[in-house]
Amino acid sequence: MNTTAKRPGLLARVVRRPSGAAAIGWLVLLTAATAGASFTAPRGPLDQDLGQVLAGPSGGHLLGTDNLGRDLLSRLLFGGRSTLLAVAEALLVYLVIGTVLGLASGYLGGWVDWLVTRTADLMFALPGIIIVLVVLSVFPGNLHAAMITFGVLGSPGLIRILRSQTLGIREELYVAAAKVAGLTRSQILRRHVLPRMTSMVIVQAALFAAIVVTIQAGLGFLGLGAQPPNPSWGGLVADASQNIDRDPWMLVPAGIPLVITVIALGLLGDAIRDAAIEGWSVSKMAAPQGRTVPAPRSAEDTAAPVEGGGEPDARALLSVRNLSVEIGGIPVVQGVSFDVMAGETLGVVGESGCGKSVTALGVLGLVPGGGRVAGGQVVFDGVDLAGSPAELARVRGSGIAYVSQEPMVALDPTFPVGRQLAEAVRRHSRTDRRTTRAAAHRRVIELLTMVNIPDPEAVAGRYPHQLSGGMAQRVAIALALAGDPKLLIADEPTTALDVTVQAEILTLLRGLQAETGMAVLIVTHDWGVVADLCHRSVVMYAGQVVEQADVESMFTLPLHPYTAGLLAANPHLAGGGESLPTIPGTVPAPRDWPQGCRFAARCSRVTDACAAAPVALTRPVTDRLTRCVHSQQLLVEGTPR
Ligand SMILES: Nc1ncnc2c1ncn2[C@@H]1O[C@H](COP(=O)(O)OP(=O)(O)OP(=O)(O)O)[C@@H](O)[C@H]1O
Repeated sequence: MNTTAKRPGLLARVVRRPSGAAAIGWLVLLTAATAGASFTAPRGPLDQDLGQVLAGPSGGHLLGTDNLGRDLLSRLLFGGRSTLLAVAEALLVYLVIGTVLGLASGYLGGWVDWLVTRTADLMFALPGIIIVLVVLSVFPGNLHAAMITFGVLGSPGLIRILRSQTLGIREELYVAAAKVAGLTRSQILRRHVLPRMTSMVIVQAALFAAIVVTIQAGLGFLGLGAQPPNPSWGGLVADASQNIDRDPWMLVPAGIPLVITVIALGLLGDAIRDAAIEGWSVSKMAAPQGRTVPAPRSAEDTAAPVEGGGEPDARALLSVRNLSVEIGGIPVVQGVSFDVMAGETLGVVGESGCGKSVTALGVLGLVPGGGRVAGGQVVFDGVDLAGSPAELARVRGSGIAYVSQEPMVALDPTFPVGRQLAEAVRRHSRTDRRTTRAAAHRRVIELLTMVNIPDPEAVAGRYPHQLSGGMAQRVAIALALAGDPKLLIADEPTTALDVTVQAEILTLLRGLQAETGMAVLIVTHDWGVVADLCHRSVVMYAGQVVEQADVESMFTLPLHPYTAGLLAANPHLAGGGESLPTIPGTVPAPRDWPQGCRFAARCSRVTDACAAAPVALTRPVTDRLTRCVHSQQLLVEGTPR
């Protein structure tokens, strides 16, 4: 279901809460009154009215006077200036250090993370107030130095929070999508990571400001802040405490604004947190899944790779050779080789956990779970991308684009989709680097029209959560097309969609391929998708390629028992009334891979030879590869499925 209602902004949601409105009201009033004290204060802060010493509130002195007959309201307003300045200085330092180091530590990881977290841990161990007092003894009366020091000492709290948030956000698919779209690290951090944390940063800033107000007042109370006779809130409290026997009232104007300000900052933090939670809770995910029943189509004959690598095929658009990927030091994909020709669609098939997605992401150098490409070549358009961050950055988005199975999480929830598309358009605009806003918008509408979005103008203004699953996937595809890629990698692009939408998306992909001539590498566990879209297919099992052939041959005569088992278990191809056969057992986890054939434990043809040693890929017939010791027998038997 689409919702067109506009989500109110964070400020509107905060102000809607009584506590938020009251806190903001007080803080705005206080800031305006103290910043403009020269106009708002009835008298000068040092003006004495010796006839009105320690007087209570009156028409002449709304909040009374102190022991020298000075107007308390005026001293309060002028004294508030130093409090405001102190909060601003400490906050600025706190925010700059906390945000930059928190983001860098979480996003970059490695030695940067190590260094930042160790330094933050060390700073946490330092007694902050003692350090501030030491600074004040070195720079007597210099409140600026004290507040900057306090900002530095407070920043590890923010660093830790932002680091842990960034660690989570960097694994989000929309961040991977932004990388694929070719955005640089700083662009991703600025546009996709930081906005997600804005509310959290504001909450922390409000709470830190409350602490700064009390610390600054404490310093003033001790006579370490503004030098008498200049007013400060802490100084006013000190004066009041000295005269408490003679005029207890003085404590009220001296202390109450301080208390209200600290409470207001706390309430503001709470209101922002609640408003942010409310904002996030309106997003929803895509609809449930289903299947489509397409008809098989003929396959195109293309060159096949060879076991162990061999030379990449010069005619191929993408030549993957001997690709190995490790996650947490454990190999999850081993020795994978295949080619994708220009304009061709290659399907990568297999059960869950066989390494299809990791292979696809490995091509883009985006291995999940902190893993890495441990070996092999990924030659795209004649250039080896493996191990070359610069080349990967160059081709992502404009050479190779990526569409994931969860369109909703591939799109940044904090921006309207049109803005995300425009950003990608501007990023990839080759002819005119300074693509104007209007030109980018025209291209956005063109892209949305290409993916058959009705009313593209309206859709461009919507947030991802306002789109249905199918619409969001179309937008994700439009985003991928923004850079005119030569190869589109689509990882289960229809899995999260319902059955009619799946068919629409498949039709769209086929149409776009015919229109643009791009090659497609599609990851799927659905033979229907393979039959409907693909020219050739690679079957993966337990991190290896076990069979590779053109789709028609594979459907007619699978040359690996795993392929045969998968095809037999395919609900689309089963005869009516037959019970669907299943493959017994499950895919072994990477750490449990046996030394011999990895499918042996589930295979009906297993013999001693299967478990004896690793099984190599062989080519029993031209342009077909299989990793089975019984492949010749399967061929001779020639029993079509
Ligand atoms: N983020 C991760 N952290 C740790 N291990 C992972 C991670 N992602 C994948 N793996 C492991 O890598 C192996 C291959 O996973 P992959 O997601 O590529 O399988 P798949 O065939 O694409 O399955 P699916 O269809 O479920 O996505 C699996 O053993 C999986 O446990």
